[in-house]
Amino acid sequence: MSSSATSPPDARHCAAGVAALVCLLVLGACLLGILTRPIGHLAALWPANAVLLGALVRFPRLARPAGWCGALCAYLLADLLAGSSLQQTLLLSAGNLSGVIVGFLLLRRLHAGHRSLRTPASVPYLVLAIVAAASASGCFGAITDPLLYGGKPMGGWVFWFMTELVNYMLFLPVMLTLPACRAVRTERRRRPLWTAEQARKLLPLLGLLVSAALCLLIGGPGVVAFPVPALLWCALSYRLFSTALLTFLASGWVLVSIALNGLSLAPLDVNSRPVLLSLRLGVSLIALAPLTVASVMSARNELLQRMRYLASHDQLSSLLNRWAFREQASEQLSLLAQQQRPLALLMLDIDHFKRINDNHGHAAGDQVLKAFANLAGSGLRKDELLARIGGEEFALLLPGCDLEQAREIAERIRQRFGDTQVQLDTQTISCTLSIGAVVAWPPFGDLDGLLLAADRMLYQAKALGRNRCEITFLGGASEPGAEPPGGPL
Ligand SMILES: Nc1nc2c(ncn2[C@@H]2O[C@H](COP(=O)(O)OP(=O)(O)OP(=O)(O)O)[C@@H](O)[C@H]2O)c(=O)[nH]1
Repeated sequence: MSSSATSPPDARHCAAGVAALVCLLVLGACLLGILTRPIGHLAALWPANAVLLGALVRFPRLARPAGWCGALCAYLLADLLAGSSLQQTLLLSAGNLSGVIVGFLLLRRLHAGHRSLRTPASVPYLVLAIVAAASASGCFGAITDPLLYGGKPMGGWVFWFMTELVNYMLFLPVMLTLPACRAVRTERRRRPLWTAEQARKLLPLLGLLVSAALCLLIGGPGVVAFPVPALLWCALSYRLFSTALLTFLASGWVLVSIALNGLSLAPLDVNSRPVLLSLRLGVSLIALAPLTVASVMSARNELLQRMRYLASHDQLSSLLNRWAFREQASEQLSLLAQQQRPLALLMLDIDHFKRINDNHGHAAGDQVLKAFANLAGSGLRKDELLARIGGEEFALLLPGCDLEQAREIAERIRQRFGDTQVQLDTQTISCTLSIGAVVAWPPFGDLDGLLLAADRMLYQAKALGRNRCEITFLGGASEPGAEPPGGPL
């Protein structure tokens, strides 16, 4: 056999890993379904198909032949373990897989935004894919029901279709909105300590628990809609995945409670198949309301975030713009004044920038601006603010920085920029930088006063020949060992 005909050992291990992972996932979901007390001949909840479909769509690396084989093995094993005959096992497994295949082929064609339910049109697309997947399983139900249980083809189709529809609608949104591991880790690091805001965020969840209590207390057919207001509140308050999960938990709880007679739905007879199917369908269709709201909220929040970024950042350098710098610097000023800490404000201006534009073209000038932004922005602390506040003029706010530190930082930036060769199309160029800086201790006065003082120092640096740094000191209380307020240092 030629070497190209054999898979490398790593690829074989990887395929075996994928098969084992999918097999375990589907087997676990099948066993869970089998545990939800069979009603008639099918379980109250059958998560396996939706979990498999969600996993294959959400993690496309699982959707390879090894993954599909793993899934098939799991279906066969689960049915055999549940005591089904070989004929039953083969038919049920084919019915399960057919829906997953159809759903996968359709969902894979959707735009990633629709697929992860982050656009207003996501839910209708999802419903169409689910209807198609459930219809495919229904076709197997039309064959299986008469063969195995003596039913009619139409009855089999309806039962399988409805059951699959409900299961996909409940489980699939959770799988499709599952956050990536990296996002979860980042969130965990950023999470602040317990705050009043976080306590307020628990209110929609509390509302959901109250609605569950009302379901138990009041009962009757209306219970299927009791959790809806609280779920809509969750959709307006929480992230998409949290809403999908809570919707799934609330709807799943109602369905399982109905199946186990834990919720009184009198005068409805929940042992009647049509009533049960209608209830299941009702619960899952109602679940679409919070999902739709959550999808729209997710699209809206993403748009707001993008607009906020565009409104506060300079497009060329990706640094803060003048407006955002003023806002954030003013906040920093108040904070530093409370903490009685100093600050340094630097105005940085590229020398003879007009000449760069004139000699090398506007695009070359843009390259120089970007190179400067990268250089000055690298290694900034979280509370330090760098902004492009004019054509070739930048501002840098350094909280907690005294005179010596400010001088050292300014000199370092000036020298590093002077040493930088900016790569243009056919040549490299170098430029110099002038810096005017002010170091201040509280009370600072307003930001404009500081900007004016730094601007004066910049003007002085330009007047004294450019490529230099001029610093002054401002402030009420004097810094230990610092020069008195006033002129340039
Ligand atoms: N390439 C480019 N040029 C810009 C941009 N914004 C402003 N400019 C140019 O920057 C130049 C600034 O020139 P001046 O204010 O005369 O300053 P200068 O030539 O650096 O002279 P000194 O500051 O006195 O050293 C002008 O020619 C503007 O057209 C930009 O986004 N890209």
